[in-house]
Amino acid sequence: MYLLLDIGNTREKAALVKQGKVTALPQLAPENLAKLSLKAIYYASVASQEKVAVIKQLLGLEHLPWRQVHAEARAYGVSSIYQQPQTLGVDRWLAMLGSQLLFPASRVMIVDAGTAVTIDWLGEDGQHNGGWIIPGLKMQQHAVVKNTAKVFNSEMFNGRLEPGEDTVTCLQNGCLASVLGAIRLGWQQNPCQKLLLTGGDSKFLKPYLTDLPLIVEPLLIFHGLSRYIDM
Ligand SMILES: Nc1ncnc2c1ncn2[C@@H]1O[C@H](COP(=O)(O)OP(=O)(O)O)[C@@H](O)[C@H]1O
Ligand SMILES: CC(C)(COP(=O)(O)O)[C@@H](O)C(=O)NCCC(=O)O
Ligand SMILES: [K+]
Repeated sequence: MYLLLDIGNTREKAALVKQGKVTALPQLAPENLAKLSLKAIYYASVASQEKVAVIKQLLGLEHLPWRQVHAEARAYGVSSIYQQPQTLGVDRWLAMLGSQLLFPASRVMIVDAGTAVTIDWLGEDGQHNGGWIIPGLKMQQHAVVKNTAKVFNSEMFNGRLEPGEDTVTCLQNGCLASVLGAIRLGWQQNPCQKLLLTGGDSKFLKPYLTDLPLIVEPLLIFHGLSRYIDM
């Protein structure tokens, strides 16, 4: 069995791979991991090296091989459009590999709604056709609160698309509209066979995208990461 880690800017996500099958591991606790017969850890990180070092130490798995995966120019049927492929976020790279694995020969628009929202287009030939990086739902709200005197927010996110009638609903609804607006503009400019949605904020976006050929795939990055097993 293998442990997969996706270390993002907000939090780290984990999955297990057993006989080629990828399953989510919601609780990333040392006491749970100790019971598993792990062969190696495959990980991808867009966070700082310090954060990675802390995680490595916390998990108590230092006796096992740790294999870090990086974005590449070309692998597993996907070709990066970046002139400097290693500067593409590895989470974006792996989401494209995951898409290529799950939906081969499909033109897809991939939305990863995390700390930042990323949108990437992948051609049916596996060519990355570029993308967008947008401040995420939480980051947008934080940015407004931080840079103004009178805008405040509540802990609970309850964004909807109707016009707000108080500060919190104006802020939350506006930020939701901004992310959904970008997704819809992206789709309008470059419609695809499928819209793949992943990332921690997927649940807030999903209800507003049901008219599109939407597939929510929480494990998309892990499917991409799983391709590197035994690399
Ligand atoms: N348990 C959680 N902890 C933190 N954020 C969460 C959690 N569950 C959902 N979220 C939401 O997910 C977003 C982060 O998405 P995620 O895909 O984990 O980001 P990243 O890959 O950048 O770390 C946050 O903005 C938050 O709204
Ligand atoms: C854009 C990102 C910050 C998204 O990361 P996340 O919000 O999922 O933590 C990450 O993919 C990244 O650091 N990318 C490097 C720059 C690039 O992709 O061009
Ligand atoms: K991510």
